[in-house]
Amino acid sequence: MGADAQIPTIDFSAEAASNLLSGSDSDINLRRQVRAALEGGGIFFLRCSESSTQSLVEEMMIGMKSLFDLPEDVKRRYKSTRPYSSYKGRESFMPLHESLGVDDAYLLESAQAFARVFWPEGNPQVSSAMNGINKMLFNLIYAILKVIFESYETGNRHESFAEKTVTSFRLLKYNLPPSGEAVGLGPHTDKCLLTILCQNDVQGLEILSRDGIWSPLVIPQGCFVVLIGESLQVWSNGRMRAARHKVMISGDRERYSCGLFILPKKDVIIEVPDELVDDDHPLLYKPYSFTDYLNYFMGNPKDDALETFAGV
Ligand SMILES: O=C(O)CCC(=O)C(=O)O
Ligand SMILES: [Fe+2]
Repeated sequence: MGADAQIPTIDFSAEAASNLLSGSDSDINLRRQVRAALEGGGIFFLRCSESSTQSLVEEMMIGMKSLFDLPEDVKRRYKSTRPYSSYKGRESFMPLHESLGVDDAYLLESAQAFARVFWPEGNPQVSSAMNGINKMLFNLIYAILKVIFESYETGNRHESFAEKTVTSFRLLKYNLPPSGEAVGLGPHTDKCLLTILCQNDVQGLEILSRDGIWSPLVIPQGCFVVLIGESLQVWSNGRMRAARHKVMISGDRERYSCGLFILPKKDVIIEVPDELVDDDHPLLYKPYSFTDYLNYFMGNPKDDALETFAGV
């Protein structure tokens, strides 16, 4: 295990996000910072110090505890047609990990329908915590997506691209290992375009540097973690790189985390725009359907799946 990773921190706010989404252009300095971070390690901390933002995270952590405290058979009722989203818990290959995912929970009806699976009469506390945090994360992450497109001067593509996406909100709990340190979630790169994560104050996320060293992250209070996924790695013709990460668990307190993933809609074609191919950046990836790649990956869950499937 290496030293703590040095991750750039970028200041942002819910207000800045909503200004960007209602049409203002991003500041050149913000564009540079986001792009440098994502072309560097593929990750940054997004610092949002507004108290309203932090309250939404705290409410969600309380909601997650009440959900994951439910009996196993109740949690197993939750099934989703989206890959990796049905309830998973205490699988033999990942015994500490529990997770599930829900689509478009920034819509109140989706959050309420989700809560009714576990509490048939509804659970307004959980559904409103989930809806509140989803609206906030949705604004932050789509604003960052806009900044990315603007930083490559492909800003006008942002709107048409954003329409081709859905959001999946994942809720995760890591139970305690019997002793010492153990893997909570194995090494992987996210397949999506972009991920934003938050957690309770139990650390555990680790990142693999380009020179092959795993380092634990110390996520500062009031910060979200933003990670680039493989779909934007491809779109950027390899300029941005999806960072491999994992979760290690130790100590005596359980870790809860949740995150919003921007995913291409079913059958959307991921391809490198012409303006991102030049003599210095020859085309690295063939166009492909996101659904086909996910199906391929589920049958071949290897580290080099993206290169094998889509590499030129
Ligand atoms: O729990 C975390 O902080 C990381 C979760 C994660 O990497 C994932 O769900 O893809
Ligand atoms: Fe991940």
